[in-house]
Amino acid sequence: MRIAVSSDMDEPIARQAVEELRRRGHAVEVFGALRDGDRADWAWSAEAAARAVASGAADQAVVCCWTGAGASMAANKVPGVRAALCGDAYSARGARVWSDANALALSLRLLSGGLLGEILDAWFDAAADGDRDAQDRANIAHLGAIESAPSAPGAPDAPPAPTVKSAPAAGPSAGGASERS
Ligand SMILES: O=C(CO)[C@H](O)[C@H](O)COP(=O)(O)O
Repeated sequence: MRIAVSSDMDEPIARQAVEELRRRGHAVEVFGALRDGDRADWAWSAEAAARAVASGAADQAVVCCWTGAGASMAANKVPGVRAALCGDAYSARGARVWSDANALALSLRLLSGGLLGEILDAWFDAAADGDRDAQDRANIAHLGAIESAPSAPGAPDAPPAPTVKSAPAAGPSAGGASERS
């Protein structure tokens, strides 16, 4: 896969993310503090990586900043990009399966090498449409509707009677089967 990776800080863990992705066979293009001459700030660096996804130059992005919050916000401003800030493997898998995320936002502050590996395993091992149900698909489609009609909340694609889902069962099981009913 072609992965655009950005960071606003040239931190060892950000470099480790790049190396880990390459080790897994991905073609990585770096942005921000990871590339000479790029503007490093989180809004700019994450935007650059997200635009690579939106343009088709990259399949997915990994956007990093100290908290991961700013990078995820910037990436999500780019139409067509669905960035998810994930601090654990369970969230990473859910973001891919249930929300069809195409950008992984990471907190440089929270990441260790071990956690990074777990999150990347879950992200890339998750079947793209795993146990995604009709309501998930409606939600994902609605993200596109929000982008194209931001002033018309809920219309016209909202399902008529959304079902209230129960909360997922507690527990980690990042790479395992769905815990959601
Ligand atoms: O986590 C972040 C944004 O969500 C940034 O990495 C953090 O705020 C540091 O950025 P700056 O050096 O520009 O203040």
